[in-house]
Amino acid sequence: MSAVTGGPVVTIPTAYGPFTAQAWTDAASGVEHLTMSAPGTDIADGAPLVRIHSECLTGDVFGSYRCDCGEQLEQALGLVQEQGGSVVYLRGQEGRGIGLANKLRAYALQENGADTVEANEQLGLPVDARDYQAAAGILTALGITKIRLLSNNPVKREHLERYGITVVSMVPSEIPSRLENQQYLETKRDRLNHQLSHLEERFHQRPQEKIVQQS
Ligand SMILES: Nc1nc2c(ncn2[C@@H]2O[C@H](COP(=O)(O)OP(=O)(O)OP(=O)(O)O)[C@@H](O)[C@H]2O)c(=O)[nH]1
Ligand SMILES: [Zn+2]
Repeated sequence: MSAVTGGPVVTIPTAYGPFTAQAWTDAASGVEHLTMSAPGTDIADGAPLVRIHSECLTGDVFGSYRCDCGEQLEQALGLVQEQGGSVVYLRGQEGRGIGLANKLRAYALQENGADTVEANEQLGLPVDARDYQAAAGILTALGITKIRLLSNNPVKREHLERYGITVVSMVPSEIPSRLENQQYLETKRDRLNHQLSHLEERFHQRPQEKIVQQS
C-alpha cells in the first residue's frame, strides 16, 4: 500500500454545501491529493459513496466540453453532499497520467482525426498510465475499506480491489453527451470498456441549449 500522510482536517464551504477537506501527500511521488468529504459521513455503517476523480485542469477548472470531467466532478460533489461519502481528487493524473502538455498534444492529434486512444499511441505514450494505489491508501487512512464507487471505469474498480478496497457496487457517473464530446465518450465506451449505456441516444439535447443544425 502506498504510504500517504494526511494533513489537518478543515472545513471548506462550497456552493454544494460544506465539505471536510484534507490534503494527502504520497510519500513515493510527493504528489499532493485532496479529499472532500461530507461532514458526518458514517463510514462504519455500510459502504459510503466514493468518487475517485482524476485531475483534468481543462475540464474541472475551465469547463471544457471536450470531456465530461468537469460535470462529473460537479455531480460527484452534489451526490456526496446528499448521500454522504467522499470525493478523492487525484492530482498528477492529468491526461490519464501523461500530463497536461501531452494531453494537449493528444488533442491536436484528435483534431486531425485520431481518437483519444490512437492519439496517445501516436505520441508513444501509454493509453492510461494511472495507478490507484495512493487512492486506496487515502481511503484506508480514512477508515473506508468498503465503498460504492461513482465511476463508469471497470479498471478503477479492479485496481482499488487489488489494493484492498471492497467495491460493493458501481454507481454510474453518466453525464448527457454534447456534440463536442459525443465521439470521445463513444471511444471510452467502445475502446476503454467504460459503462456508458446512456450514449445509445445520440446528442442528448439540453433544454436550455439549441444545437445549430447545418444546412
Ligand atoms: N490522454 C488523454 N487524456 C484525456 C483526454 N480526455 C480526458 N482525459 C483525461 O482523462 C482523465 C479522466 O479519465 P476518463 O477516462 O474521462 O474517466 P475515468 O476517470 O477513467 O472514469 P470515470 O470514473 O467513469 O470518470 C483525466 O485525467 C483527463 O485529463 C484525452 O483525449 N486524452
Ligand atoms: Zn477531462
